[in-house]
Amino acid sequence: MTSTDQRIAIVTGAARGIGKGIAERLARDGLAVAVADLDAMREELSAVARGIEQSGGRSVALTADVSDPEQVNALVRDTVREFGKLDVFVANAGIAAVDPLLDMTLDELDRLVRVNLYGVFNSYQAAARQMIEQGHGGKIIGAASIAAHKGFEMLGGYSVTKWGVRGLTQVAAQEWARHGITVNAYCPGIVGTAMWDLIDEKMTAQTGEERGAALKRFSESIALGRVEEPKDVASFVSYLASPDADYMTGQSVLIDGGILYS
Ligand SMILES: NC(=O)C1=CN([C@@H]2O[C@H](COP(=O)(O)OP(=O)(O)OC[C@H]3O[C@@H](n4cnc5c(N)ncnc54)[C@H](O)[C@@H]3O)[C@@H](O)[C@H]2O)C=CC1
Ligand SMILES: CC(=O)C(C)=O
Repeated sequence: MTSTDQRIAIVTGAARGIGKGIAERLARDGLAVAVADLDAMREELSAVARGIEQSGGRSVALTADVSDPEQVNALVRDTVREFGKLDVFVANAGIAAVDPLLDMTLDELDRLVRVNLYGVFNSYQAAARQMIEQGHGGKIIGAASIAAHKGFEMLGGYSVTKWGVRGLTQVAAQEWARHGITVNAYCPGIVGTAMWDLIDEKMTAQTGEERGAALKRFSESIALGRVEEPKDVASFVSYLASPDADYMTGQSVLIDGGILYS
């Protein structure tokens, strides 16, 4: 493959967890990958890029806060400067919060919306503008969740944002189809990352259960009988980013080991 044939991806929230898994998988699939995360995660992020390079891939680490459109535009600009174009954008960055609705403040809701919903909007828009300018289509992929299909107690604010990602994904798919761009989202279930460490800590603090009890309770609803791993999500994103998914757009697909059925 010449470097002009090589497809180029951006993955946000790639310093750890699901985003790291996706970046590493896309690199193994042969894509050059710009990995992005908050400046506070610079060290972990650089280690991900270094790991990809040491395995024979091409990667660059770029910091960006996805809630700021200027930083997301700069992320796309810097990726194109480094690798020449953009083919795949995975808007993976996200945060969680655990609050019963009666205790939730507008500040907390605002924080979630800024990262999980505006962050995906900023990413979709910056990616689409670049892909439309290039004129050869592309694949835009967003992080939703089982919480985009069903509300879970104490995850109300989070669920609002993920439900929003589903709506955005349907509209973007319709508006950008004529440019050859597909837009889909992945909806993981219970993935064993730092995000679930936080959810378990906050939920058990609310319920008075022992640490680990919330994760155990949620995990018991998984038909396949084990907590999801980042690589389970990454395999599906690999498909969404590939030409095999050319005829699929506007979908927010459950990849949860059998928790919800639609
Ligand atoms: N862990 C789970 O069970 C599930 C996770 N998801 C979604 O998958 C995505 C990844 O989740 P995890 O890897 O589990 O979380 P994580 O907390 O392990 O990693 C998230 C990454 O996003 C980064 N990030 C946070 N805010 C950011 C911002 N404003 N700008 C740029 N980067 C930012 C963090 O620094 C971190 O590296 C999220 O969108 C999450 O909502 C969806 C369903 C289940
Ligand atoms: C983190 C997440 O999306 C759930 C529902 O656990």
